[in-house]
Amino acid sequence: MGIVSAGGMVQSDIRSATEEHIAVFSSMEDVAPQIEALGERLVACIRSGGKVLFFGNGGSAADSQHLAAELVGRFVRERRGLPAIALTTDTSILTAVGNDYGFETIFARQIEALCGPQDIVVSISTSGNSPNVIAAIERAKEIGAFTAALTGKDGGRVKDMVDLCIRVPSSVTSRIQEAHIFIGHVLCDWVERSVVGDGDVRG
Ligand SMILES: O=C(CO)[C@@H](O)[C@H](O)[C@H](O)[C@H](O)COP(=O)(O)O
Ligand SMILES: [Zn+2]
Repeated sequence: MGIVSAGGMVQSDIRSATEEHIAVFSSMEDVAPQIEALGERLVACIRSGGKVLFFGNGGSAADSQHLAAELVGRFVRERRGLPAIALTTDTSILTAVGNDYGFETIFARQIEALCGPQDIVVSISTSGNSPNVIAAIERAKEIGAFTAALTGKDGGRVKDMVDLCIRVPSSVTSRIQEAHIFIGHVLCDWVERSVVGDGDVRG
């Protein structure tokens, strides 16, 4: 029996969470071709004047904001700001659109307003089944934007909707999210490296 912490978790629980995490990360090479494909797409999009739109719910909303900030601000290299936006941050838009048209529309409406055919949308959903995420992908497809998804579990409905799906091979939401932010960081590194090369690393 391990030491009981304030939250009631025992050391064996921490060990099994760690083992789960390592197992997921050990299988990450299986999705390397898709990560590479999305990296190349993002670079081509930004080079040709497009932008990246991220969205998702809960932890994936946090990931969206985190990744947009890496591109607009800095990942590790000094360079110009890169065009990215998270559709999860403007509480006036989220509450007005959610209140007036329904929660399912909170991302789709912003896609309609902000996304063009030259852009890439990156949807983040562990289940791949969140209705507001699905509605936004549908809208982005109508507009003609390139659609990508970070998912987990069985990939959900979004798996067969998007142009490029990166499915983390786990059924545990938290483990999937840990892999999503890792993939996001790899992509930011990829894009930044392509924009400025290897020099002038600050972070
Ligand atoms: O972070 C977590 C759980 O780790 C939660 O906030 C989680 O993101 C929320 O339950 C989301 O609504 C789940 O949505 P999705 O990943 O299935 O699209
Ligand atoms: Zn979480």
